[in-house]
Amino acid sequence: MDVIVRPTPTLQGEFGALSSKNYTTRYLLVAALSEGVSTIYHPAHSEDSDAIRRCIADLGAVLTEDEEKIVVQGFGRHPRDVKELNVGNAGAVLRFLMAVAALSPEVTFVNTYPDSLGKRPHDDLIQALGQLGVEVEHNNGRLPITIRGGKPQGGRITVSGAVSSQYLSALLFLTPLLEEDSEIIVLDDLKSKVVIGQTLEVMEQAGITVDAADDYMSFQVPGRQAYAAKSYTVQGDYPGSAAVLAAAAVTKSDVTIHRLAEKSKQGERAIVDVLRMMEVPLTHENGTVHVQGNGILKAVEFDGDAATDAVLAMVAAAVFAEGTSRFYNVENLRYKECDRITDYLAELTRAGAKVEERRDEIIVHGTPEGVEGGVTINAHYDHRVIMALTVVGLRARQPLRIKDAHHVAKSYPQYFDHLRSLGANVEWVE
Ligand SMILES: O=C(O)C1=C[C@@H](OP(=O)(O)O)[C@@H](O)[C@H](O)C1
Ligand SMILES: C=C(OP(=O)(O)O)C(=O)O
Repeated sequence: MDVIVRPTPTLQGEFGALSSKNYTTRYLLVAALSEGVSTIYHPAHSEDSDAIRRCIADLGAVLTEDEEKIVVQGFGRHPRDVKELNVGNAGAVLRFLMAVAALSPEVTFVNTYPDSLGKRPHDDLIQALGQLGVEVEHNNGRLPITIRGGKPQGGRITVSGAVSSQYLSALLFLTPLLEEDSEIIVLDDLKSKVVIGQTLEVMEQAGITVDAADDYMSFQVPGRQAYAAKSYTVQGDYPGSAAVLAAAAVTKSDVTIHRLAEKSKQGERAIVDVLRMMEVPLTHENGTVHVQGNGILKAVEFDGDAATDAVLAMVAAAVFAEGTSRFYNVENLRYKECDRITDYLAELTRAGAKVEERRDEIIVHGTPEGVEGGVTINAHYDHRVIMALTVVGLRARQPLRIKDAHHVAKSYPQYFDHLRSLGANVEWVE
């Protein structure tokens, strides 16, 4: 399915933010790793959350759901012996479950998105799992991947954080269940460092002890721990909401999104600060963001690694700013659902934006007068490209057609419904 985005000068309305993708993944995971019954209120409903639900059920968790919650009977440190798992296009789910699979005799992760997740690297995690005594068969660091585990050992584990924080999160989730204590040392850099704060927060809520260095470059994890069964409530999602807030910022708007906690550990809450730096009129109080856009934005410079999954939305806003914006320290955007620098900038250019790429930077020469539009956009299987190009389309002179926009459902299936409820001129077409 494609979407046609037509010029939309004004947006108005309010709704509650979708539920956080990252917290939904983590709560479902720690619930599965517990031996008791946990309850997760307001989980996200999306392709990625379906993927983890399906896989933990395959591994032996029992899930029951109603409108507001999921109840999970976990499998603890004894996942069921399953031959194959299909994580769809969900990177975090794959990496976390590769670690869980170390507790199983043999699991193969299949490759159902050869042009998206199938291209993403997992070498650093594969290397670290090898140090635990786990045998991993792989296709040059990519899917399909077979993990032969059984009895992984703890001890000293090194892992590179230069490509993704998800490898480290995966090891953090696994190591408390091992017989021995572990010491995890992060080599090179640690990208998306703030996301590790979400991992540690959820582990602590599940009763797990981890001694983390302040810079998150080393961890002491006592072994023989058990995840407690608990009740969890999923907070609102900043990365998805960032696109709606960017849409409000580039139009004349009166848009309110509830359920966005000021004190969240989601780095993407920086969308609020970045829009403020761009001089967009907004307030953020009591978990509610209220944007009263006037269509005027100023350029910014921003370290994108602090808000990885909101950078594309920030860039879309910067397309209409006065002056040149620079988003730096963003190289790991290249290892996502697509290459979010080269592929994204190619689509922005096609839409008429003036952008430049560096190895680890995105430069945007703002065009407050708008962009031409009138072209068909390739979504590159990437929900965040789809959301961001929609923002650009609202202020293009001619409509944008976004091909295969249904991939938005990876994280935010109701994105176009939410935008339409604000008055956006967006339409699904075959
Ligand atoms: O741990 C997680 O849930 C995630 C970590 C981040 O990935 P990287 O660490 O690869 O940047 C983020 O982009 C992704 O959407 C979710
Ligand atoms: C990169 C993302 O997800 P994942 O790595 O979990 O596929 C994302 O949600 O933007």
